[in-house]
Amino acid sequence: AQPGAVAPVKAPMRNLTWGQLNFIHTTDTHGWLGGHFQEIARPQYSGDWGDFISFSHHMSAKADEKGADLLFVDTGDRIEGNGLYDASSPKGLYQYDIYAEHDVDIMTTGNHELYQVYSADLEHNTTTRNYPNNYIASNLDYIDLNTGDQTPMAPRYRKFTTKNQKIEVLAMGFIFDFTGNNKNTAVQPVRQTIKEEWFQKAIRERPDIFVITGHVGLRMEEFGIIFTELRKADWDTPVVFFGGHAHVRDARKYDSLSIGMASGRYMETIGWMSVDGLNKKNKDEVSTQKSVSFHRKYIDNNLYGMYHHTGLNESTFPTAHGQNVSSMIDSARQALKLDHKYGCAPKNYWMSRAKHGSEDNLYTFIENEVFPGVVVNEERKDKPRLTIMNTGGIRFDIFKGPFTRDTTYIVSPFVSGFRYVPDVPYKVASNVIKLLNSGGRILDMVPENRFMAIPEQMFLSPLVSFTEDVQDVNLELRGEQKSLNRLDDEKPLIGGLTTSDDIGDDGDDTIHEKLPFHPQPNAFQAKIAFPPDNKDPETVDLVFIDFVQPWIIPALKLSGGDYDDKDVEIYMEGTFTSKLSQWISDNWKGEC
Ligand SMILES: Nc1ccn([C@@H]2O[C@H](COP(=O)(O)O)[C@@H](O)[C@H]2O)c(=O)n1
Repeated sequence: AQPGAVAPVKAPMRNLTWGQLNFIHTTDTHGWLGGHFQEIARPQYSGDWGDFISFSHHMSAKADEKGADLLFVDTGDRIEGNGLYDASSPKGLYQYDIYAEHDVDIMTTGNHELYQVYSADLEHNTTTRNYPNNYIASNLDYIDLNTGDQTPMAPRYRKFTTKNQKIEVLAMGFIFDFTGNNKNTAVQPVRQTIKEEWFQKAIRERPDIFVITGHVGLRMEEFGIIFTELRKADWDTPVVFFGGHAHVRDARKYDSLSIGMASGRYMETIGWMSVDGLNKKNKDEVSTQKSVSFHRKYIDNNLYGMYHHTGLNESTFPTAHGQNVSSMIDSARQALKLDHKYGCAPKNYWMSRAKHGSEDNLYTFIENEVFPGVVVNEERKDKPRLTIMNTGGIRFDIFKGPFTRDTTYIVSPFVSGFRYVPDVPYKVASNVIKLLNSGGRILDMVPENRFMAIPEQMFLSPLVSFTEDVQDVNLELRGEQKSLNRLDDEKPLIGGLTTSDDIGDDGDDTIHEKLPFHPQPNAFQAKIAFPPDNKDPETVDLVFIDFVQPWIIPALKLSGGDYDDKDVEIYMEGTFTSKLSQWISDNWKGEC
């Protein structure tokens, strides 16, 4: 763990089940290779990439001892979301080398690798080269902007035989039907990919197991489309899907021989999947087992759990390699001055643990405090303005205490700036936020409204429930209090991730107290420089974060405003990220 990391708390644990073929899955790590080592309220996610490397080493040795196999899978979004990636110039200066210390057997791309030309180039020049036999790009091409050449980012699929059990694996790696990628990549919609000759050939290869990985939420349609097509060609080969993107722990049953799992976000979760009863086809050592069983677990990323699952302890667990990687992270953090303090947060501000509109809600805080302080164009400062941002642009809670350079990128990693449409009739402008927050989509050619929201809410499992509308007093104490359904002499549970998936409620390796989860709107809005008499202004400047422009123009049109992209101008220089750290420096000057 990183120096000064919060110690994980002893907690009731569930054990892992091993099978012939086992997997460790990471996804949506978003640069959190240092782990959540400063998060006092949730100490159960404080392991770092070095601990994970030690853990991986011991689990591989265990697999060898058992004569079983263990494969490592990563399903993308390795970048954007933490100072370790975002604070360097250029971005990712330290990230790629630290990440590459881990051996991955099957790797795919996420949407975050593709938003910028620069990061897609790095994926092509660096990550695919770090993992030449493991990176798979079933529906993604790279475009060389100098020559115009379009080639697969990596092989479309990969077939290999495992070390111990000699199981033949056919692996693919997808990204969801993403349209926000930059000009140096091309994403092929999954419905087209399944018609490709290579795909039709691959699904007829009769391996012992298909491993379909992808930066795809399990409740999105892409895996379902792939599965249906695969089953048309092969009705009985087991299939395991590994997904991501939605930032949740989840598992889905496709049929009795198939399962999918997703393993959360931000290095909070290490996914575990074991498969047993595999029938090795056309080989001498034919297994006679007839039914396949799957076991999934969501491992909290901390040393207490890693010791538990490996049977090791503080002195026997760390490997020299793991310790070296922890030092690489520490050195990078020092070089990037990630602990540099901009100010002291006077209290906690929550994305989903508090209702929108309440004083503990982070979006409400930005609306009421930050936007009025930073959204100013000197030449138009007296003009009333509405300022709109999408909730998905804010990535993490703010905790009471130091607000550092790292916190800035953790809360707001993106390089989005402010644009505006000047002098919009108030009647038209004030309708926009209502349309952005309505269900469905504004227009057919515009992405669905929910793509503005936080990933955790974009494709909800029917099993997820929101917190009932009760008074949220002492939110920060929740999880430190005793759960009502536990016996009096038992220790209180610590607050953390609790999962209900298609398999049941026993997926989390650590038993936690459930934390509140309130639905948030797709976008939020601040009214700035409005007339003091509460009268509606005639016209306003409609200011918005550039990410939401594809929704703003159609919403204006639908509200009766005849605007198009040519009417949009830069409102002011600077990104929301830079404005946020400036506001914190100016306003949170206390000691902590
Ligand atoms: N420049 C950006 C990029 C993304 N977002 C938000 O993030 C969502 C995607 O998050 P994942 O980590 O699941 O890929 C996206 O839908 C937006 O809400 C953003 O605001 N600005």
